[in-house]
Amino acid sequence: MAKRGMLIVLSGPSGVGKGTVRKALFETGATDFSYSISMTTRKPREGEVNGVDYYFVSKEEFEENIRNGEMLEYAKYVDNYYGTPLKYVNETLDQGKDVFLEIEVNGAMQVRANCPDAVFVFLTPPDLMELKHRLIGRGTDAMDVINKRIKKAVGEIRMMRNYDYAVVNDEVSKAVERIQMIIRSERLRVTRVMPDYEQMIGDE
Ligand SMILES: Nc1nc2c(ncn2[C@@H]2O[C@H](COP(=O)(O)OP(=O)(O)O)[C@@H](O)[C@H]2O)c(=O)[nH]1
Ligand SMILES: Nc1ncnc2c1ncn2[C@@H]1O[C@H](COP(=O)(O)OP(=O)(O)O)[C@@H](O)[C@H]1O
Repeated sequence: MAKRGMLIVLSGPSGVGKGTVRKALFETGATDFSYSISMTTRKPREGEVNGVDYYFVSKEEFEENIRNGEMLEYAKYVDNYYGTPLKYVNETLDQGKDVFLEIEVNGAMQVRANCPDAVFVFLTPPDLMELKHRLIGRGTDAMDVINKRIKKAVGEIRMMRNYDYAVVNDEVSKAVERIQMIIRSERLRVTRVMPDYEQMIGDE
């Protein structure tokens, strides 16, 4: 059986640049992570595509998925549900491929409880003013939504202590390099490579 893949979880406040950094990371071609597309009840923003950015569903559909045990984790964030479909993650990890989740902090803590050997990375802004500038600059949210997201950001940054790594997103290319460094070093963990050696040396 193939060795199970590695699960990487990236969180960080809204507007810090998670999507930007994740896309840049995937574009380097140096990683062969599979991105788990989340499900949400949020309405698509301009340019967002169903099945690419998110699976956009109704509240009823989302709640049915929860009831049927089909979510690895889920959370309510600024009036909408967001969650990770379990099947894709399990099947991909079982094939020995690594999976990348980009999710908020409450969901990440559910993953931490269920998948203890996942790697948890928190993307931080250089400061809160810069975070607000990025949310305004992105131009996708109304000012009241931006203010709700900033308010939430403070509590989210406090949750950083529950993560394995903190990466500052000052410059996108630097943040990408830092994440690549984390991934390279995580691949060398003894607990990850031990199954290979167990095959080599056999059971005692
Ligand atoms: N728990 C959880 N959070 C998610 C998931 N997908 C996205 N999120 C988070 O939900 C929050 C809001 O996402 P979104 O509305 O796309 O805003 P954005 O992050 O500002 O682009 C962000 O912190 C996302 O990382 C998911 O599957 N589960
Ligand atoms: N390192 C950075 N420096 C300046 N602007 C950035 C940086 N990273 C992201 N941005 C910009 O900040 C805004 C929010 O980024 P986005 O990736 O949508 O954040 P998130 O997915 O965390 O909500 C976007 O307009 C993006 O272009």
